[in-house]
Amino acid sequence: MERVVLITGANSGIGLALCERLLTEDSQLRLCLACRNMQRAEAARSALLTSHSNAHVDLLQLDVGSVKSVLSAAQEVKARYNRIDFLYLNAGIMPNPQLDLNAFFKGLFSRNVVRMFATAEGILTQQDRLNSDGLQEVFATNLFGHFLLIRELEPLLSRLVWTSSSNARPSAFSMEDMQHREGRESYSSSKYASDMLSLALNRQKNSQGLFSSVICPGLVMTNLTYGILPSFFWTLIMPVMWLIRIFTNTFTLTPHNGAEALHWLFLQNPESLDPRAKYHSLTSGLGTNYTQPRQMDIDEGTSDVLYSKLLELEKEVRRKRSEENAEEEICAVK
Ligand SMILES: NC(=O)C1=CN([C@@H]2O[C@H](COP(=O)(O)OP(=O)(O)OC[C@H]3O[C@@H](n4cnc5c(N)ncnc54)[C@H](OP(=O)(O)O)[C@@H]3O)[C@@H](O)[C@H]2O)C=CC1
Ligand SMILES: CC(C)CCC[C@@H](C)[C@H]1CC[C@H]2C3=CC[C@H]4[C@H](C)C(=O)CC[C@]4(C)[C@H]3CC[C@]12C
Repeated sequence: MERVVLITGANSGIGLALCERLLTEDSQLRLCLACRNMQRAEAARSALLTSHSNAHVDLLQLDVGSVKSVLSAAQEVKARYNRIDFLYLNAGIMPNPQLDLNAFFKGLFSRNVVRMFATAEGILTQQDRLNSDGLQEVFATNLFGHFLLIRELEPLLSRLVWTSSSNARPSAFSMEDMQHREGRESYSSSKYASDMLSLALNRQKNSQGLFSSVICPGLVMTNLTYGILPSFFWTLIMPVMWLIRIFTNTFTLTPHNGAEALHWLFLQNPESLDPRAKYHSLTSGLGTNYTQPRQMDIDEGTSDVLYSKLLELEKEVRRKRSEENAEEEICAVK
């Protein structure tokens, strides 16, 4: 039977590499690339068809950071497919990243150096902003848009896989400020929230046959990471990055390597997976890829609270959306 796999943020980086890997694994697959920019989506589709000429690759317009776009994309998915075997929640942003060089050089000579390179803890901040729905952009894109998509497609779904990060930290997240309006670590906060949401979804939905997992791709050179430093700087330090890679298995570096855990999960029986584990893509010094589960620092009660708060916010945005629809209809009649 043809399996249907929908991937958000599939037009570049880890998402695109995952598409390549899944088509190599199963040429009968129906892939749906959910992307906000259709030109980039078309380019990705052409690249996939160059290496897999008989592949079934569909495109779906989806801006996961916009409530209106998520709701209309979900309608389109329901019209097109009877079921989605895997939904990869991969799209993500890290806007206006700032590297604290002072903290970085201090970290270089501390006991935490390996941890710093694996998680960027204490050296990376972002500047977030409000989007047109009145939500914080990073929260809306990395977490809430995906949550709304899951809620819309729930009857069609059986497996969810989140591209989280080892940058996810409990101390960056606050339940009183789940959108991270106050702080400067919106990326870390949104990724920790996705870890919690995955656990909560497992607690609420496993009995109905829906399973959720989270992965960390390691440090991968993609548009997201290239945005952190000026491009000449990356060119300069690239040899150093490849050297560090020999000693640090989290430096997966290529999107193909980074997609290892996403691909591995595709091959696993969901009942055999640990809902409290984050599955890490790792690459050995000799270049061998493997997946390793690591326990997440997460409390079940807190993740249930987050789930309830997201349901409340969902109600609110749906109410706002229907008011806007009504206004648009009135304007159209006039
Ligand atoms: N690179 C790394 O080292 C790490 C990455 N990650 C995570 O991996 C995931 C993939 O990122 P990566 O491949 O690195 O980076 P890329 O920037 O290459 O990929 C991000 C993808 O998400 C898409 N996207 C962003 N915003 C939206 C939106 N509003 N609606 C729909 N699609 C959107 C982008 O589309 P567009 O081309 O239109 O911008 C792009 O296809 C992210 O969730 C990231 O947080 C986690 C840990 C480490
Ligand atoms: C000044 C240079 C000599 C070296 C600068 C290196 C930094 C730019 C990078 C060091 C650690 C990197 C990161 C670690 C974790 C990633 C995380 C898992 C993620 O989700 C996104 C990217 C990372 C934050 C990444 C970003 C670059 C570093 C900070």
